[in-house]
Amino acid sequence: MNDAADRDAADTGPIQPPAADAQRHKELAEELNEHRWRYYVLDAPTISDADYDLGIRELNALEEHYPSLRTPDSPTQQVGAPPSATFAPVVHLQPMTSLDNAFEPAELDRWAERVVRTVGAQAIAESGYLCELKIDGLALDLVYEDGRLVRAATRGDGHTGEDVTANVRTIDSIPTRLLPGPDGVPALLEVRGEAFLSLAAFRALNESLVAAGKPPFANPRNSAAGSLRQKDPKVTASRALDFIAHGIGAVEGLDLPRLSTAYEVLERHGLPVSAQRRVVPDLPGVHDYIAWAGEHRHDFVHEMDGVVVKVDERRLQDQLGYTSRAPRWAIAWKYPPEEVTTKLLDIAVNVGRTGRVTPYAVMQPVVVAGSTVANATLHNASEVRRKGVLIGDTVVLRKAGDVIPEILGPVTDLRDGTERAFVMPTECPSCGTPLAPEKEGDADLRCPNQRSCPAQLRERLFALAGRYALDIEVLGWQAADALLAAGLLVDEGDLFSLTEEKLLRVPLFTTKAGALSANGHKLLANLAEAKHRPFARCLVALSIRHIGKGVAPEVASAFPSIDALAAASEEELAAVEGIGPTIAASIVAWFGVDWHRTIIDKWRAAGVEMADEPGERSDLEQTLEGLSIVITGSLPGYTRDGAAEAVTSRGAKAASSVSKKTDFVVVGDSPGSKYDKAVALKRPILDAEGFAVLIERGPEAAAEMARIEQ
Ligand SMILES: NC(=O)c1ccc[n+]([C@@H]2O[C@H](COP(=O)([O-])OP(=O)(O)OC[C@H]3O[C@@H](n4cnc5c(N)ncnc54)[C@H](O)[C@@H]3O)[C@@H](O)[C@H]2O)c1
Ligand SMILES: [Zn+2]
Repeated sequence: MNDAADRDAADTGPIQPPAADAQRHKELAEELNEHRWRYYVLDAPTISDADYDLGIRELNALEEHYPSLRTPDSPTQQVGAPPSATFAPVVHLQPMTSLDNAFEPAELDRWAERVVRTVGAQAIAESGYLCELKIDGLALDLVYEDGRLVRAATRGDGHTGEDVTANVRTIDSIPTRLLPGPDGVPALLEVRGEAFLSLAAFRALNESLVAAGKPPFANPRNSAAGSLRQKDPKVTASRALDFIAHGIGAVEGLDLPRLSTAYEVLERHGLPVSAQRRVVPDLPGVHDYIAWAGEHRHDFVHEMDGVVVKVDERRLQDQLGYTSRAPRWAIAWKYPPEEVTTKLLDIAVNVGRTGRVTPYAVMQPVVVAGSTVANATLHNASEVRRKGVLIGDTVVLRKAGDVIPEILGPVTDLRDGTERAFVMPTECPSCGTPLAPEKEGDADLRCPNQRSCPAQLRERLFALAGRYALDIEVLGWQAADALLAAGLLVDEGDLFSLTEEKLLRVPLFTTKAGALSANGHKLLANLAEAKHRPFARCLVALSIRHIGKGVAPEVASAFPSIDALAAASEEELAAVEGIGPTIAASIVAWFGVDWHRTIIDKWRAAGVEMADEPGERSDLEQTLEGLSIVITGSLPGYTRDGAAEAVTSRGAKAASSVSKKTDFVVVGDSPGSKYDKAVALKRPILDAEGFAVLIERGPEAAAEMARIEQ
């Protein structure tokens, strides 16, 4: 159908949609109605809100094009669903509506333009916009007569809700009697708000449901709805439901000119309101609030899926009025979805560097919070059981911003009986060795073949080649796999005895003509260089538990060679500042393993230095010799390691904790608890500028810039 035909038709009466569009509309409407019923009545949706919203958008687009499709029973025109027969019906004193949504800044701006057009710029400037968090729970209507809670109802279809008074009486934060204000209590007060479960309470509830053999809820919203809409109020009472008021309906005996001040009145009467509400003067203020709330999206006790923007003055609200399903004086800004559903194709296991075997989900790739996700860790076998997921399930996947993706639980209503439970393997998938917990009672299983298990060795090789260890550029995952597949390494001890002849047995390192490839040459060159790295880096390369790039320089400065370190007793090690008993024990245990010592022997034979020669450590003048310096926070122009290296290369020790012996505490941006300790112990503190002086002109000049905080 072309546009010209469209316009012609518009002149002659309502456009009749082509059969294909009408059919699509009908099917989509039926499908969405089914989802509404699952969501609002059963509290058990089978698609994500994001997918539902997409469907509604498509339906809306069709109806905009062909208004004759927009009948009152279309899902786009409905609020919620009729009350379920489990509860007595309650007709609301005033209708409870839904909210229109904005997913793009332009949609929000269009809404505001319309508001201004209707009531005038001056009126809006005087009113301002009330911004609130959009709490992801379910709407509740509370009616107080002469200060007593006489009825509580769900939204239902907006006109008739479900009587849940007995259940609501079990929610601690909802007063059954209002606190009297200076004028006593109002004759009538209808309060709207959101009942919700915190994310923590949601997880705890799901765990207990799974433990009791019952299906878990898909998300906190459904768990709140499911907990409230119970036949037996005792069940509701056992759930940690909370409530925040976000609106008012019928009122007698109170003058409430603004919604923002109405909240203050509610608060004085003992009703919980949100501390995050804010009145902003104009639209830029609204955008600022949205940005702020987006940044703090995960810092609130409840889930929130957006921001609700309301015209604050109630007089203007009345002037703007309502559509069939939502107020014109409010709009909901929705953030991109962080929860989606996808198929759990398999649960595989991964063997880590220390042999820990972790199950992880293999999923149908899906976009969530801006990135495509196909895998998510499941931690261990008991975690898989706790989540109640089966292979083949449709699962709810959550990825909150930068946070690691997590499976929340299964959509049990979509099971068809072909799903199967995950069985933790009893043998290492990489080397076939029987798995065992390290200690009795550990939830994790490990592969005990630490030395030669290809999975573990591959992880160690990768770590060893890292930037903070031996820095062997060519040795990535692919190269490590190729070397292991060729059987060239029993363990990392064999790394430095790789020769051209040996590498010619690895397809990855040979050319078609059978010569050593450029990469092969580079690997040999990298290895030759790596033999002369500072001892601290060798230490990181050995994969000794607890010895990472942070503590290795301290260990190396106290014991500057592998022989000195091997000879040190646990007591001697523990006595060194910054090492402590755990690290000391870990070092001694490492040297106690035969094949670890063999690594050292093999490396030594191949010419790996594993020692810092005194004086040879640095060409720089040792201006900071003997000082102990703690660096906390980030310093402009330096990486964390770079700052430490700037002091160690000049002879100082970069200590990890502040003590009375600390000479300087260098404090950069966002310092940690070390700063507090420096203050408590009255140690000299240097800022970034002072640090520059310390490096360039030495400790005496820096001392003049240091401050000691009282
Ligand atoms: N997954 C599914 O199958 C399915 C089916 C139907 C609906 N849904 C989802 O339900 C939502 C639509 O439901 P809706 O009609 O309840 O609309 P809505 O959730 O988008 O907005 C209206 C509701 O927001 C709540 N709210 C929270 N904080 C508020 C505040 N500060 N001020 C005012 N109101 C606040 C109110 O309870 C109000 O009823 C959509 O997100 C949709 O995806 C999902
Ligand atoms: Zn193994």
